[in-house]
Amino acid sequence: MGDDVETKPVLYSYWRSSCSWRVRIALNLKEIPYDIKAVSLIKGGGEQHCNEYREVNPMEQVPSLCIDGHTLVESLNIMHYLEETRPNQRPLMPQDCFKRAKVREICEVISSGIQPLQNLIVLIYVGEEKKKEWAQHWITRGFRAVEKLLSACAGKYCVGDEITLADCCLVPQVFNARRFHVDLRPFPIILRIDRELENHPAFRAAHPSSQPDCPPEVAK
Ligand SMILES: O=C(O)/C=C\C(=O)CC(=O)CC(=O)O
Repeated sequence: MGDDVETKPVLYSYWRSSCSWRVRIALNLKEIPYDIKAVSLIKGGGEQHCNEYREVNPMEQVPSLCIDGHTLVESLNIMHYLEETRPNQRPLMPQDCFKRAKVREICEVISSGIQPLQNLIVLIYVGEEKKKEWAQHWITRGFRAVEKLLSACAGKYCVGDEITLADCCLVPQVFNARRFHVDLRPFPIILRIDRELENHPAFRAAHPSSQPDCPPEVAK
């Protein structure tokens, strides 16, 4: 193994970014030690837009992960890379092809169908006055689909009784739903799975309030 492989991975992360949080959970579950380089999405209009970071991530978003001598962007891509390169370190995808498809389905609904519609860049464009209603609308619409899908595939967790990448996506999205005061009562399965995972050590350590860049007045 070369030096690159032995270097500790670096995650460019923002404490409250749900996409960074997904990857933090996956790294923690797989017990991959990593350092965090905090990128403030709000300081000075957003450090993600500076020239230096654009070289790391041309989408000017977090997360990005430097690992195994490579730099990777896009949270789901990163999580699949971790899974493919470290399949035996706490697998986060089921063996069964159909179950794998169900995991990807839930990941996709959240990562393409919900989160991008309520991320910072879109809410700034929508404007202060409309942003809460906008976020509530799209999260509620997406959660209706997630709840329906889960009614067919959930066990203890999103797909069966093992934690998968779908759970890594769900928990941060529930946090965002609460942040925008979405009424979660119509989604009992989502709430049950979120409760199931809230005290899991890998999920707790990845929580925004446990991050080095979490403002002290918010940190637990
Ligand atoms: O207000 C802030 O602190 C800035 C950014 C975020 O929380 C993260 C997002 O834009 C949305 C998301 O993670 O889904």
